[in-house]
Amino acid sequence: MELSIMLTETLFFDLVAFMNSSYTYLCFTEQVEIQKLKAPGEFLTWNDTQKMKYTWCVVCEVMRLSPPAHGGFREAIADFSYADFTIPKGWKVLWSVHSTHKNPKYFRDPEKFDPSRFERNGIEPYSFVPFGGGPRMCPGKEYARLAILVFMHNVVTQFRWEKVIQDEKIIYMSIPMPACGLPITLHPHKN
Ligand code: HEM
Repeated sequence: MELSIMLTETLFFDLVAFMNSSYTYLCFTEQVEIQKLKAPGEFLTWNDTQKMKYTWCVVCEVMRLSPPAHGGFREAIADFSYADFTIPKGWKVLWSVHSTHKNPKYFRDPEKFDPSRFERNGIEPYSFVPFGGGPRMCPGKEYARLAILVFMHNVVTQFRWEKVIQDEKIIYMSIPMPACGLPITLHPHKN
């Protein structure tokens, strides 16, 4: 459970680190429309999170470029061939999220941060796998989605932020983390 919380936290960090002012603005306008329909202090509902379509595209693009989990191991249950290699039954195989997400066959111009690629319905099955795939896919996916969208709603509707260290490095402590803990300055929006 601790690892799953760390994965979700690392995504919070990455979102704040990746988003520039234009993506933040588009998320802000989407979230403000949702907020306008709520009474002051009223909690978000499941239906509200379903309306956060652009914000979810931004989250997906962050997870594509900086997947919180790197992949995992599988055991081959039968001999198979892949890219001219023969993998015998019983071998342990590591599947990698990074190499799948950066494959230009599935994501044109893969290094470019472009949330709009998730607005189209062209994402091939098993090419976007931050939560894995198949029968062992992450069971916390929907919970993580909810936590991230609620976080995004509250942050973007209340604050604008600036990174204190502009070119802070991302280090890998098995999961990606900002090297200095991502210090930011928060500026509350003026109403
Ligand atoms: C952004 C947050 C998260 C990411 C990116 C993530 C990613 C992953 C990935 C890649 C796997 C391996 C899937 C596979 O092998 O096909 C996994 C498994 C798992 N995750 Fe998550 N996860 C996240 C949050 C959570 C949360 C919040 C929970 C629990 C509340 C959770 C619980 C689990 C469990 C129990 C497994 C093992 C499933 C199995 O082996 O059958 N995860 N997760």
